Amino acid sequence: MALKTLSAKAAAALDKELMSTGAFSIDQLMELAGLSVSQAVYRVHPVNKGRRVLIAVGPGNNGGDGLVAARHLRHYGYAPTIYYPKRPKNDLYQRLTKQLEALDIPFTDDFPAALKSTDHVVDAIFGFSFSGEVREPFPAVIEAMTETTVPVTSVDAPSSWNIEQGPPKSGVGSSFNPDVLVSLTAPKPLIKFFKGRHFIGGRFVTPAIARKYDFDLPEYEGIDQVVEVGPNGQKL
Ligand SMILES: NC(=O)C1=CN([C@@H]2O[C@H](COP(=O)(O)OP(=O)(O)OC[C@H]3O[C@@H](n4cnc5c(N)ncnc54)[C@H](O)[C@@H]3O)[C@@H](O)[C@H]2O)[C@@H](O)CC1
Ligand SMILES: [K+]
Repeated sequence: MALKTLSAKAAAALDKELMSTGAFSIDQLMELAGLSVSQAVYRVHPVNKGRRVLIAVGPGNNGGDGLVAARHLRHYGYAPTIYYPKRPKNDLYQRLTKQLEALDIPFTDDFPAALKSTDHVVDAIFGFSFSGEVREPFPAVIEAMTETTVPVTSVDAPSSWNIEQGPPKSGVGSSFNPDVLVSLTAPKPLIKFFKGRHFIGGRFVTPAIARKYDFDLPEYEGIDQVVEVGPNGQKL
């Protein structure tokens, strides 16, 4: 049985609700989302398979998840490098960036060059608020992630894919198929087009909220922050 999906609009409403009636702060949600991503990376690419992880960070909260994941991965023994070309002035992102600098995590301006010497990539460029065609400077980054043989883990959505319609019909992103996807809270409709290993993360949703938004809570085991499901969200 496939897990129910959450449209972009519903995902944004749920996010808002967690922070209003749910009484969560964005920092808390992002910390748990990024922790989930770090655990998925650890599952598919344990540190003994190669320590180098290149993290592509976008301008919104999807990027924030990537910054949090980088910090956790560093503490697990990985050697992350961050590509973060569009940095909003927002205090939260500045603090997350400072936390990485305090761990001596390097930042790079040249994504294609950094891709040549990494063992794994995390795509934290765009999530459920992405729409339209990919704007600069990200087209070259999406192209590089499309062409590389290095495994790519996408956070919440393969960046450049429409949340409902999946990959664009042509141009940038049309052939992008990441190896791993970590859907946060619930899969989005785009998973119909996804073929790799699929995890659900974001272990902060209450049963009442899941009922309201009409999706099933994944069955997390023990202390895990992710559950692996089928590519289209079916239970394994
Ligand atoms: N409740 C949840 O599910 C949670 C979600 N979080 C994350 O937050 C994400 C959503 O974050 P946001 O709403 O900040 O948005 P996103 O991070 O999805 O992207 C928005 C940013 O991308 C830019 N953008 C949009 N379309 C573009 C285009 N065509 N070309 C270039 N730039 C473009 C926007 O200007 C904006 O800066 C989720 O996907 C998830 O990763 C977590 O951080 C916290 C909890
Ligand atoms: K992404």
